[in-house]
Amino acid sequence: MINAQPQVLLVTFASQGHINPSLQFAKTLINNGVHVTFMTASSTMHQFTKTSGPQGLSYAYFSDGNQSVFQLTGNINHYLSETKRHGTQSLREFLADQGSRFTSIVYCTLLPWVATVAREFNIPATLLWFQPASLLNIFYHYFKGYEEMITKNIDDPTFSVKMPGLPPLSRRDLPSFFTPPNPHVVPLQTFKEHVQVLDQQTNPRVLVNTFDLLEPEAIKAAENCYNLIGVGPLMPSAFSKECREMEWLSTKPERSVIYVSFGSLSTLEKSQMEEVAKGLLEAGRPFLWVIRENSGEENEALSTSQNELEKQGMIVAWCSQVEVLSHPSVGCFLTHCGWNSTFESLVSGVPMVTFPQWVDQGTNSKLVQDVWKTGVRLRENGEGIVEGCEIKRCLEMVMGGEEIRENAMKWKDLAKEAVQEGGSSYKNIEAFVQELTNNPS
Ligand SMILES: O=c1ccn([C@@H]2O[C@H](COP(=O)(O)OP(=O)(O)O[C@H]3O[C@H](CO)[C@@H](O)[C@H](O)[C@H]3O)[C@@H](O)[C@H]2O)c(=O)[nH]1
Repeated sequence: MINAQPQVLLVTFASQGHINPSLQFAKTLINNGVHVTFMTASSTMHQFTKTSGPQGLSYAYFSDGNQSVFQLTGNINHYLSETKRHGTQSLREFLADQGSRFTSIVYCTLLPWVATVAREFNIPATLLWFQPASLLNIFYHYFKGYEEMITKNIDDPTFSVKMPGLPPLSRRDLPSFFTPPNPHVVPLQTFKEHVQVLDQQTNPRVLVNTFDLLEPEAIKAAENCYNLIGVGPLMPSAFSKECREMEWLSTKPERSVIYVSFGSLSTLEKSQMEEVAKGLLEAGRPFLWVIRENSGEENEALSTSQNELEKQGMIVAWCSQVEVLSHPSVGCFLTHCGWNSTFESLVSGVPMVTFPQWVDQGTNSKLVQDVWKTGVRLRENGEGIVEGCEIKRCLEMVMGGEEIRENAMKWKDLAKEAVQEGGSSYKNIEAFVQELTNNPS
């Protein structure tokens, strides 16, 4: 008997750090014979419909009330609640019309309400989690007993908490919303809802952008509550494209360049930008620095050192990061430690200097420095600024660190193995698809 082709609705949050890995996951499902309908917020969706996707992929959108996450002026709380309000309504309408064809819904981080709507239509829903497995453990334990203890002790500078499957975590290693006042407060409520929605499932299964050997303790420790399935690394393979920065990188010696980027959302204060510039100039090495053109403030911050910076390095508004990281001239990544950037760096074997800003980035930094040992974390001064001399110190430590480099190469090889035929993530995805094929709607 020939089974009908499984149809998956993949619903993702409309930011770069979520769209990239979910498109990659879509590609993997399609390669396994699944048809994927890729759904994200209407304000972003027009960027996809201009080009036709590969066979097996179609697009849909939910309304986010015409806001754009890329033009946020700080109030992400409002963005998330409006997205939930409009999105719930428009997903209901979409499923009332087309829901019967879907075997399964895969919904991503920050969209727990999708699972609630899926339940109304009796469609099985699986979470695809875009932060390390460790973070899901932290949120689980926070909402299941640790909240009071953490809140009570968080202001004690010597405070550290030990949760199952995780190294001891100090204040700065915990998710940023546990440590108010933090200027970047994504509602903790959204993560609470994730845990609540998973509570409604028996033996909930979560697909995670990690791989088994990268976080064995965290995956094992979650066994009592969640079945965490490593399906990563989910990232585009480097593609060949002639562009200015790649040509520039090719003129530099092997492992000589510092790559600097703070992801697709966060921006640094003017004074902090100046310190980064100072640190790079003092380090005296070539650098490629991504400064997004979304506020104009950044350029102003750099105007005094612009000429000097351009003599030593290159500043771009955006680049193909995966391709840059796999270039042999790149020796180190000064990163905000968003999970995609962290994972892309690990997969490329590039050591890191970490400069976490919000959400999961402090914990990711902790894992990079103390568990995977592929980088060092910058320290702030008493006023919360990371000074140029600290940046220089850490860059030198990482650029010259033999042990860090060896560790980075080890993780690069293990990540490659995970997605190759027979590797852990390869097999986990195959098993997931097999289940869809056996249970078509
Ligand atoms: O010039 C650039 C800069 C970035 N990127 C890509 O943009 C993505 C950025 O993602 P990430 O590193 O995860 O950072 P954010 O955009 O800040 O991601 C948000 O979402 C992540 C996943 O949930 C969280 O881990 C982060 O903390 C959160 O800020 C990566 O794939 C990069 O390769 C480029 O392609 N070119």
